[in-house]
Amino acid sequence: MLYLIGLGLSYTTDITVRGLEAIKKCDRIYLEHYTSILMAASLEELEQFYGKPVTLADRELVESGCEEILRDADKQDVAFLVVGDPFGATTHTDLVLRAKRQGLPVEVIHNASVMNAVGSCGLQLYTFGQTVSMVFFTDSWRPDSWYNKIWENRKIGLHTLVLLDIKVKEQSIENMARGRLIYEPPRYMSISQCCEQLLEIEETRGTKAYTPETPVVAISRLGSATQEFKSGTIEELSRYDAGEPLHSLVILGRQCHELELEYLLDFASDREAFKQAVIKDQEYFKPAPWVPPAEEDDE
Ligand SMILES: C[S@@+](CC[C@H](N)C(=O)[O-])C[C@H]1O[C@@H](n2cnc3c(N)ncnc32)[C@H](O)[C@@H]1O
Repeated sequence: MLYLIGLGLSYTTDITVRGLEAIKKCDRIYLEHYTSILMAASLEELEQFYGKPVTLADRELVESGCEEILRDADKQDVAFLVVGDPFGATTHTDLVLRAKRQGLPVEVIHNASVMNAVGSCGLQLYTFGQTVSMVFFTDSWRPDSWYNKIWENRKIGLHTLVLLDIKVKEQSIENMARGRLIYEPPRYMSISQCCEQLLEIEETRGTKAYTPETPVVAISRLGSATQEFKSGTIEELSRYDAGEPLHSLVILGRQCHELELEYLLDFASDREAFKQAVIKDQEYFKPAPWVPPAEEDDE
């Protein structure tokens, strides 16, 4: 059996009882190690908690070498551990499809994900639109396909969850060119960098999917002991130091209910200024008021 097991957001003990029971009977255990990190636990602590060795699975192993993960999963039990929920990242459906095509039995054991725990910032999960990913810009690569998705969400009043890039086990261009297996230290995008990239692309596009005054909420280390929220405008949060990773950002949509606003005000440095920014932003993309059709004149 191939088990895909969600580890939850932060602690070793965030795993579900069913997930832990499955791990206990597994012959091999892999920990997916490139889409997220378990903030409050090291690999050694996990191994100690499970009483079993755990192999770190980087992108290369999961995407190109997944046959190793799937090996003998018809005769043995193999666990593939994912921080958050196994389907909280787009990548793991591929592993399940491959296993199914090979006739291997698969069981998924879910857990909390950033995709639902984000609700603890006070915004209703029901009024979120498409989630987008913000990648690190380089001198020659500044992808902005997320911009249209934010625009689409905001046009119909929905909030946008922005997930921020993580670079683990990346090679520099020089080391790659020289075939040297030397890896750069891990990098995690910060709230301020994400806001700077948002502002840069809005300035280039100029089509006002959002503005520097658009209200946003920074979400840091969700589910950990140091979890933090900060509400402000994009411009303000481009100067905000959110501390240790992991970070995510929510861009507000027009459909911000008064209870949502009340919750967010507690996270603002200047409550009144944030309230005014939300009120002003609600005018963006506001549909024209409904006008009743003119009555037909029977005579
Ligand atoms: C590709 S997603 C993987 C999501 C994970 N599988 C899950 O279900 O939660 C990784 C990104 O989600 C966001 N993220 C994940 N966990 C987070 C947390 N605890 N606090 C804030 N952001 C988080 C960060 O932006 C991170 O770079």
